[in-house]
Amino acid sequence: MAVRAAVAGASGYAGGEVLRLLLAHPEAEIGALTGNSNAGQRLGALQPHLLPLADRVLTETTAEALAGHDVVFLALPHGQSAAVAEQLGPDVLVVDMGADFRLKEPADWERFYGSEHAGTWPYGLPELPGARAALEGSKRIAVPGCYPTAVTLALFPAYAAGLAEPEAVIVAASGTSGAGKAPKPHLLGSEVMGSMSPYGVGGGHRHTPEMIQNLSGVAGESVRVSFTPTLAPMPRGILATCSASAKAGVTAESLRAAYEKAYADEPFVHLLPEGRWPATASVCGSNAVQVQVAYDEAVGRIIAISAVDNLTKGTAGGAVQSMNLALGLDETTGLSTIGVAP
Ligand SMILES: NC(=O)C1=CN([C@@H]2O[C@H](COP(=O)(O)OP(=O)(O)OC[C@H]3O[C@@H](n4cnc5c(N)ncnc54)[C@H](OP(=O)(O)O)[C@@H]3O)[C@@H](O)[C@H]2O)C=CC1
Ligand SMILES: CC(=O)N[C@@H](CCC(=O)OP(=O)(O)O)C(=O)O
Repeated sequence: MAVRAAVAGASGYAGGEVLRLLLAHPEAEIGALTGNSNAGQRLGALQPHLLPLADRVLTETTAEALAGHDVVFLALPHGQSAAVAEQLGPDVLVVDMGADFRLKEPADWERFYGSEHAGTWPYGLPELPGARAALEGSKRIAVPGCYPTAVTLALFPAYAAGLAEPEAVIVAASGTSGAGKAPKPHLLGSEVMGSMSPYGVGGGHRHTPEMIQNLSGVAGESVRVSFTPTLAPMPRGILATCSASAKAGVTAESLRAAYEKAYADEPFVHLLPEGRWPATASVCGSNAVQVQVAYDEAVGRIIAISAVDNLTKGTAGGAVQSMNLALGLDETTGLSTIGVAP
């Protein structure tokens, strides 16, 4: 089965990562590659690590350029996907790596993104209860944000098992590629190297409603989320440290059992052996997620930690995993759980 795939936003980080994964995917054939300010450039000048595609030239992102493919990946800035997607036919699989179709509540979208809500598509986090059924055969997929991927996988087993009180406190560190390739002063090497800094503090980060949506969906009650992202001096990776008060009667054993049950059959989520802790280097370049959980008895809190590569499982790997499900392929096709370390 040859799957002809186009990538819009091929000059960016997310577009580059999905191309890296598609090059290793046995069923994928790479079709149109489009950009915006870089249209007309050779991919080799923009993504030199993608050697087999070095001589391909980016075209403008138009419906004509993206026509005639089985799958179109949209790796565009927020708010740009909807206009492109509506010009693509109902039979083409559209995988949006931006935020446009992730949220269910229009009011959440308007508050955090400041424009009109475009709609809601099946959510590309297969591990979330009920998600696989919605993805199978779907022609539209909304790939989660990178922080919501890490946080949801760290915490949802505790909420699904009814073990956590509905208020989660999260501090997550991200590598700088999470901010995209467009130049920004706070991403200058001299600002980032040798330093860590918080941003979006006090409930302002746009991933907060996505985390609330995911955790409330499995908890069966409204979960409040306090989320503080931090920028870490590394190109890739997210380490999410999440905590919530434990409900009465929770023990270290019942907590561990809930996570073992949630992840027993998951091909990409690795619940680490007790006493070992997630590290971003272990999942670099891989679609694997490391998770660990502990019960801090002194304060009655659940501490759940996850590590993902923001560009792989956090974006492009999650996109390919969801594409596989939508097309009826084995979910793991073309995706590696082998990291690059040190
Ligand atoms: N980086 C990450 O870790 C993650 C990113 N994402 C999402 O993926 C999407 C892309 O992010 P990322 O790759 O990091 O960003 P980049 O800034 O690295 O890339 C953006 C891409 O979009 C193109 N582009 C810019 N403006 C327009 C426009 N007006 N119309 C069409 N194309 C445009 C750019 O083309 P050109 O270079 O030619 O101007 C480039 O190819 C975003 O929605 C982001 O939220 C999701 C999860 C994680
Ligand atoms: C380090 C950094 O800046 N990270 C980005 C998250 C990028 C991402 O995954 O999310 P979207 O797909 O929603 O853009 C941020 O905090 O805005």
